[in-house]
Amino acid sequence: MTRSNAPAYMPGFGNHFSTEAVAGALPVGRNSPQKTPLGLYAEQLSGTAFTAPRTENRRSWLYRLRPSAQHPAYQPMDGGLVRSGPFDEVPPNPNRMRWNPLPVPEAPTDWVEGLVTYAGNGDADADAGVGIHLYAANRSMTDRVFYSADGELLIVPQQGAHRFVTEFGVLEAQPGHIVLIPRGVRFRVEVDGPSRGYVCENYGAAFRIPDLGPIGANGLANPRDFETPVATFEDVDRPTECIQKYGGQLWTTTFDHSPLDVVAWHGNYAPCRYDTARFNTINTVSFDHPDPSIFTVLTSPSDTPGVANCDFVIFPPRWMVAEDTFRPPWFHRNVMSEFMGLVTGAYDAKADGFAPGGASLHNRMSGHGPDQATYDAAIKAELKPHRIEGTLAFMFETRAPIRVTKWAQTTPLMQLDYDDCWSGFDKGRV
Ligand SMILES: O=C(O)Cc1cc(O)ccc1O
Ligand SMILES: [Fe+2]
Repeated sequence: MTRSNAPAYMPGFGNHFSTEAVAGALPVGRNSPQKTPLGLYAEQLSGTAFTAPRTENRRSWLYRLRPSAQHPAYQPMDGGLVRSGPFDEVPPNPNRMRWNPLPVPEAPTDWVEGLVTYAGNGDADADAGVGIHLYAANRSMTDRVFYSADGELLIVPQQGAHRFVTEFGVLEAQPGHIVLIPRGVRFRVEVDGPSRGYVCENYGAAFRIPDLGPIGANGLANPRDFETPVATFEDVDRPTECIQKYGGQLWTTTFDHSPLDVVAWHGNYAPCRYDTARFNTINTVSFDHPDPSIFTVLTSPSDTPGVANCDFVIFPPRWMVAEDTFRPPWFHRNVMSEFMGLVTGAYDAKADGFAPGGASLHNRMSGHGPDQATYDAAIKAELKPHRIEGTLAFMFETRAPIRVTKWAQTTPLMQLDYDDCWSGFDKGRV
C-alpha cells in the first residue's frame, strides 16, 4: 500500500521534530527500546560525527519496515555526466563563462538521468567544496531512488512542478521554492512534464540560516518558513533500484522493496523546503548598492569564521530606492567565486544573454559586473523608486575557485562571445 497523499509539513529550520504516520509507531522516551513498536526497525541516520558539538550535531532516528542494511552489494554504474570534486578533468580556467539553458531532452529522462555536472570545487572526500549540477528531465523516477553520500543537496527548481518523495515524507516544490536534502537521505523525484533546475551539492558543513548581526532577531529567511514533511511511508514489495553517488561515481543496487519505508522518525536531520517568496529582503534606504551578502538565504560555513564554504544568495523581486547611486550590481572582482542561475525573469546586471535556465560563472578575482546596456541605462535612469518585478536569480558563492567539467567547457551551450558584453565601454574622461 502506498500512503503518499497531499503532503503536510512542520514549520521550522533545524528543529527537533517528531512525527509518525501510524499512531504509536514512535517510541516514547527512548530511541531503541528492546521491542520497537509495531516491530519496526530503529535506525540512526547521522549527518555529523557522533561527537559534534550540540549546536552542530544533526541526526535523526528512523523507524522503518525493514532495516536499511537489507540490500545486496552496490555495483558501479555509468554515471553519465555526473562528476565530483576534485574537479581536475580540465585545467583551471579563469575566464568568465555563461551558458544557454540546458534543453529538456526529447528521450524519456528522469531526474537522475538528467543530471549534468557543470562545475565545482574542493573534494567530496575532504568534506569541503561543492558540486554544481543542472538537470533537465521529463519523466518521474519510478521504482528508483537516489541519494548522495558525497553531500547535501540544495535543489533549485527552475521549470515544472516537482514532488520529492523521501524517506522522511513528501515535499512538493515549484520554481521559486528550494529543497534541501541532507546527505544520505534517499528520495525519488516525480515530475509532470518538462522539468529543470539547479543543484548545489554541498560537501561541507550543512547549510543553515545565517546569523543576522545588527539586522536583529528577524529578517532574511525566517526559520518558521522552512517546512519539513511529516512521516509518510511506502509499503511496497516491488524491486526498487537505489542509486547512490559515492566518491563521484554512481553505484546501483536493487532492494526487494521500497526503501522509502520510514513509518515514524524524530530528530533534526531531515529534508525541508522553502518558498523564496517568503524571503524578507533587506536593502538600502539611503545610498549605495550593498554587498549581495544581504541576500543570503543559507550558508555553509567553513573552518574560517565569516568565510563560507558556500553561500546561497537570491536576487528576488524588490524595491530599488537608493539615491545618487548606480543601482545595479557594480563592477567588481571577488576573492570568492560566483556561480549564478536564473529561475525566471531578467537579472538586473544583465540586459541580455542571461536566460532563465542558463548559468554563469565569475571565478576568483575575475572582473565582472553590469553589461554595457545595463550600465548605459543605469547612469541615465531617473532615480525614482522602482520595483524589480517577476524575477528570481541566485548565486552559489564559494570560497575556493570553481573548476568546470570538461562537458561544461566544451558544450555548445557555452556562449563563446560572453566577454563581448563588456568590450565597448568608453574611456573615462581625465
Ligand atoms: O556578480 C553578480 O552579478 C552577483 C553580485 C550581485 C551584486 O548585487 C553584487 C555583487 C555580486 O557579485
Ligand atoms: Fe559578482
